[in-house]
Amino acid sequence: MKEKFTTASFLKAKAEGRKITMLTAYDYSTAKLLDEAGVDSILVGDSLGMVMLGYENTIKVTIEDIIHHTKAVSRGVNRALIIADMPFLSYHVSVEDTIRNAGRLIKEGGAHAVKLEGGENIIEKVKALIDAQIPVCGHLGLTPQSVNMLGGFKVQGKSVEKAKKIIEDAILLEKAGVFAIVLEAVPEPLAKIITEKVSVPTIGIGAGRYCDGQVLVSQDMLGMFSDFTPKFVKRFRDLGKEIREGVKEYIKEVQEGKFPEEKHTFKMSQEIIDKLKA
Ligand SMILES: Nc1nc(=O)c2c([nH]1)NC[C@@H]1CN(c3ccc(C(=O)N[C@@H](CCC(=O)O)C(=O)O)cc3)CN21
Ligand SMILES: CC(C)C(=O)C(=O)O
Ligand SMILES: [Mg+2]
Repeated sequence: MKEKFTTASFLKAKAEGRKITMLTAYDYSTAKLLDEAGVDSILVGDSLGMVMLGYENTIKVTIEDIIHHTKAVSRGVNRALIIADMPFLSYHVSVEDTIRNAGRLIKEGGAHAVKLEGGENIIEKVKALIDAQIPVCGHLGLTPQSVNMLGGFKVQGKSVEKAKKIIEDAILLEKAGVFAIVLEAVPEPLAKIITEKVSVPTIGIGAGRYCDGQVLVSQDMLGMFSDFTPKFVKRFRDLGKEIREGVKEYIKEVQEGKFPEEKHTFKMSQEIIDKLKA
């Protein structure tokens, strides 16, 4: 068995110039496949609101939703570090609330760490979590839980002021002691500056080539989700097509009486059959 990937492994990977790989999973079977394939970290993202539950955005996702899916994921994982997203309003009300909610993701869900969206605005909560011995991953740039303030899922940090703010937030998170920072949908040069400036690894999604690691939503990169496809997604497989074709074949074979075959059936002795018929 390969050694477990820990929060210390994140920092070590950056120091040694090895790229960190992260993907999302929301269920046992998928998490097991990703872990077996060797991904370093699995994110139980609040993107499950879109991908698993069919919502338009992540706003309605609850702490119960994330706990439910994190429990399933943690049963399937052996090596990867499991990060659970704290959903909207689970860390905005108070420090007490934040620690209790994060604690549930760790104790009930089985996550190793939590991820929160924001910088200066939530820094007090980030510090309190780390004081409570809960590892924290930051998330800057496009923070989807702010969709109603941002007015949509748009690239962030394009002006000098906005870019500076993101750099400052990254430094605040680093000082607070996060073990990694997700950078979502920011210009590649900004992500490069941040990656060179902070000692903690940056994990990019739509943040270009110079981040210390990359993350994508698994269903996006495997072609299983198509309600929207951000520019930063690369389709490594088209499993959506595979699934549709497989299901069509099943329908056809059942309708035509080709499935099931004898090898898919269970036998019974002739003596019992005769008694049943009598
Ligand atoms: N399936 C899925 N994949 C994701 O990457 C993802 C989620 N869900 N849910 C939560 C957030 C939302 N995300 C999104 C959603 C849409 C775009 C998008 O359409 N972006 C436009 C750019 C728009 C602009 O800047 O003007 C694009 O063309 O990429 C980006 C990120 C990323 N996250
Ligand atoms: C896209 C990643 C970074 C995320 O936060 C999620 O999947 O919810
Ligand atoms: Mg998220």
